[in-house]
Amino acid sequence: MISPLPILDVRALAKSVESRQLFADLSLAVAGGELVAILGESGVGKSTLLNILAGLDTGDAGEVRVEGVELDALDEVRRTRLRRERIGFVFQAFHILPYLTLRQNVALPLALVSSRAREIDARADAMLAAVGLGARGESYARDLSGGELQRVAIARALVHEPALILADEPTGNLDPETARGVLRLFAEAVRNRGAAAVIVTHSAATAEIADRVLTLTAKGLRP
Ligand SMILES: Nc1ncnc2c1ncn2[C@@H]1O[C@H](COP(=O)(O)OP(=O)(O)OP(=O)(O)O)[C@@H](O)[C@H]1O
Repeated sequence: MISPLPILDVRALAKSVESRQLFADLSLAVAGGELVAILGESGVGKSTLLNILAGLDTGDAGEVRVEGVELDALDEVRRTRLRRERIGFVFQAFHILPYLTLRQNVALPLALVSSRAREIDARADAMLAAVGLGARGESYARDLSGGELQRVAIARALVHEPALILADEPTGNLDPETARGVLRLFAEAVRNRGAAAVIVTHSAATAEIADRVLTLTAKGLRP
């Protein structure tokens, strides 16, 4: 089910870092029900692009709309709220908070908008189970491997059923079998719930489940 209105709409986006232009005039529309994989050489600007799509960084020109709302037109409070409620982000460096249990980490997006503790914990536990970490809710980040941390980050990014999923190499630390399980979760969110997803990846398995595969080069996004 692909809806006609894009959840993510990027127009004429430009970005330079330290006087090097990463991209200029980059456009991308991703509809609900669509999963887009972005490939590209190291250093080409994929993570920078994802950060701009999430409103964590800003472009030099152009606009990014999420569900019709232009990120640059929002003040920081509203942009943060939109990010928390409508976007699920899997960072390359996970950003699992060390002083919270894994359950509390996964529950965070829900806890920020609801006070129903029991319901929140149950959903966090279900999400941990979905990434194969159902028994680890009471553990802390220091007790986990890189691949396990990556799965906690994925659980946290999906728990609040975001409209837009942005993921930076979400299967980079996973064995092929675990990677397939994780990719199924992204695919389910997109196909069953109508979310839109942009996944930066080097993995052929991720590209295989994508509706579109685009490559970022200095000239922009190309099929
Ligand atoms: N805050 C910053 N200040 C200066 N340079 C930066 C900054 N952020 C990113 N860069 C540079 O911008 C370029 C793009 O970085 P980015 O992390 O977006 O690339 P990438 O395509 O995601 O790379 P990789 O596949 O290795 O993760 C790199 O050359 C990086 O060094």
